[in-house]
Amino acid sequence: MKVLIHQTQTTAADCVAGLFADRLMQKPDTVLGLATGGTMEAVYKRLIARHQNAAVSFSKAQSFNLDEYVGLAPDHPCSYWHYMREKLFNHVDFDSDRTFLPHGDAPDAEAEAARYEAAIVGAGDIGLQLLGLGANGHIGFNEPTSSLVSHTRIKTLTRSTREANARYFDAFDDVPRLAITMGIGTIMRADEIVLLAFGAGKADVVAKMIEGPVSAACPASILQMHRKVTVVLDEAAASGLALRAYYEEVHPEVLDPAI
Ligand SMILES: N[C@@H]1[C@@H](O)[C@H](O)[C@@H](COP(=O)(O)O)O[C@@H]1O
Repeated sequence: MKVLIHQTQTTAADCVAGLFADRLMQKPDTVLGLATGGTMEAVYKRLIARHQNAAVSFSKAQSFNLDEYVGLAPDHPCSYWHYMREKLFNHVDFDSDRTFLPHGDAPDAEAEAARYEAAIVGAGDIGLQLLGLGANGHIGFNEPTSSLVSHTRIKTLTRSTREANARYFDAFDDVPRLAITMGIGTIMRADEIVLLAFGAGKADVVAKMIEGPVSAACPASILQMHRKVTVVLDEAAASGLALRAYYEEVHPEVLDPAI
């Protein structure tokens, strides 16, 4: 696991956008695994800027998002479909037939989860997977105690996750109780994974993920078992790491100043 500690959220998000741009340059038809959440907004802003500078194109790529709330149709303003259109898809050159999320309003959510898993397998699995980190250690919506080899399925959201995401809804009771999420096994099949976490609120869980035991109690800790993971942090998110002297400190002056 490569751990990069940036002085600021800006340079951390730039770094992640740069990893995506590099991958798309090398392999324009990469299958991207995409994530939602507040942290990712900074990455998508920078990818849009790079696209506007003709520094990255998504025209040959395809994407699969990690998750979607059960019960929310793609046009619901709190759906992850809506988030992705607003934050990324409407602003770059993805082929709209090649950007996928689970359908939260499918009549049979279990069948939809199985269909989504099969679609990911059919695409040859994820080439580069972007991940955020839940304050309870979840990746996607794989809440603590999730099977570490799970496939795409329905998960019940914990109260703490629903509280954390309530800011996007009118009221806490509007936050769905269930989600369709790629499984941990699905995520672990990705060729390469980049996880981004910001802020002191994530410091404890970042330390558990990187330095704690591999355990379903902190689903993100399974990333210790993946052969190619880069964890990108700002100073605050890195502040709980006991071994932080061993991790790479990244200074803005070494970043590409061109973009
Ligand atoms: N399902 C998403 C996760 O994929 C994301 O990692 C998490 C963190 O969100 P934030 O970046 O807002 O802290 O939010 C949601 O729960």
